[in-house]
Parts: sequence; C-alpha cells; structure tokens
Amino acid sequence: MATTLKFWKMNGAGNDFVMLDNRTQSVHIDNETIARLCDRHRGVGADGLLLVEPATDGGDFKMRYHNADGGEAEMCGNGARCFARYVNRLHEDKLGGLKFETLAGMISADYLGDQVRINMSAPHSLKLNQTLPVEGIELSVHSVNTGVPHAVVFVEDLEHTNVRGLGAGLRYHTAFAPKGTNANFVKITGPNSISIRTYERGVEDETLACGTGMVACALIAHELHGFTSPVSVLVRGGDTLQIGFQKTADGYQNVTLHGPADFVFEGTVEV
Ligand SMILES: N[C@@H](CCC[C@H](N)C(=O)O)C(=O)O
Repeated sequence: MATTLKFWKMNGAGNDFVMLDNRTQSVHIDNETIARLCDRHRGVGADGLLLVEPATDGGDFKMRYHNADGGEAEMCGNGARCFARYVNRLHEDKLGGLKFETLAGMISADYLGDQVRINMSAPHSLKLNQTLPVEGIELSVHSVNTGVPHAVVFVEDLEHTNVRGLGAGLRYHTAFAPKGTNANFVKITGPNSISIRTYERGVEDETLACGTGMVACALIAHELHGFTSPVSVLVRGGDTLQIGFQKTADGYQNVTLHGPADFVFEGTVEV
C-alpha cells in the first residue's frame, strides 16, 4: 500500500534537497525509493534527501543524508544548513540555534536572518601534492575529508575545465577506492577568495554548490597559498559563501560554513 509523505523542497546555494520530518520514526524508505524521489523526471528532483530523526547521542536531533542515487553519506554542508532552518520551522522558528548528530560527528548551527552558519566537525586525512593520471593528464591533486572525502585541483581556466570528465576520473580513481571521492576544481580569484566547481559523488555530476567541498578548498588554499580566515567562495550557482577556521597545533578548529538555506515549496508524494 502506498504511503503519503509530506516534504519540503529546499536549497542551499543551489544544492537542492527533499526534506522529511522523521521525528516519530514513521518514515521507512529504502535507497531505491529515495533515488526515485530525487529523480528530476520521475520524482520531486534533488541532489539529495535529508531526514530529521530523534537524537541518540547528545544532540538535539539527528541528521541523516542520502545522495540522489539513494546511498547514505556521512555529511552534507549545504544540506546541514537547510536541515537547521527546516528544524527551526518545525519548531515555529523559536530555536536560537541547535546541535545535531551526523555520521561525521556533531554539527552546531546559528541562525543569521535567512542564512545559517554551521560549525563542522574537525577535518581529517589531509594529503597535499599527489600526482595522479586522470583522462591522460597528470594532475596535482590534494585531498581532505571535511565530513566526506574531497579531492581538490587548482586550475587557471575554471570556465573551460572538464568538470564532468576529470571529476568522474577522480571520483573513481584507485587512489580514492573503495569509497570514491567528490572532486573540486578551484581558481584563485583574490587574496582570500576562490571560485569553485564541484563534481559530486552520489549525484555523479556537477552540482551548483557543495558545502563540504567549499570547506575543503578553503583549507587547502590556506595550506598551499596562505589564505586566512574567512575565505570567500563563489560557487557555480552564483552564490558566495564564507568559510571560517582556526588552525592550532592540534589541527583545524571552529571550521564554519556560512551561507543561504532557502525554502522552495512544500508538497506531498506517494511512495
Ligand atoms: N552536497 C554536499 C555533499 C553531499 C555528499 C557527497 N555527495 C558525498 O557523497 O560525499 C555538501 O554540500 O557538502
């Protein structure tokens, strides 16, 4: 028998999501159904789907994230900002802030008007200057896990970079097996500003923005080019977001991502 689900469609800088309230744990959907809901022709259409669930480990809530292909991922930066605004709407916009559990650790969020700033879990697995052959080109590739894995490549001509081809090449490169990676292409545009394009794992295409990717690029721009916090990041969808961080002897702390989180429409769908 079909179940009717109420959802909100949201986007964070053009990275778009189906939002479901599963606080009562009554929503049971498998990965195939999630992929169908995210399908742009046969479903609602989205880069991913987020579920609000009850906390089990000290947070106010738990965020679960699935990519458009249905697979679950540990974290989504743009999704986390949308999650924070969506949860606030479920509480009649009375929350001053919140902390929520993800598979990548605890995230906290502050509301700044219509925008949301999240404080992310500590990045790890930073690797600089790996030379990898991709599509017949020797690329200088950097990588870091900012909740999910990211490869970062600096380019001169971002507009004409083959994001799909090189992105897919990196995503499935043996260097990142078995889980694969997201892939970001970055152009330096000023002393603390970059423009980026991202190929997302689980969407298997370029998206208009990727929050954890922006953070990865900003941190690697700090490592290699001396960028200081905050770093401004212009994304494919045209928005500019701010990345904050502090680097101490113990590594990166207070890594923040500040940007839009917008409601688009609400609806119901049968699954
Ligand atoms: N769009 C996201 C990242 C979502 C997860 C990613 N596609 C993966 O599988 O690692 C973001 O805004 O961070």
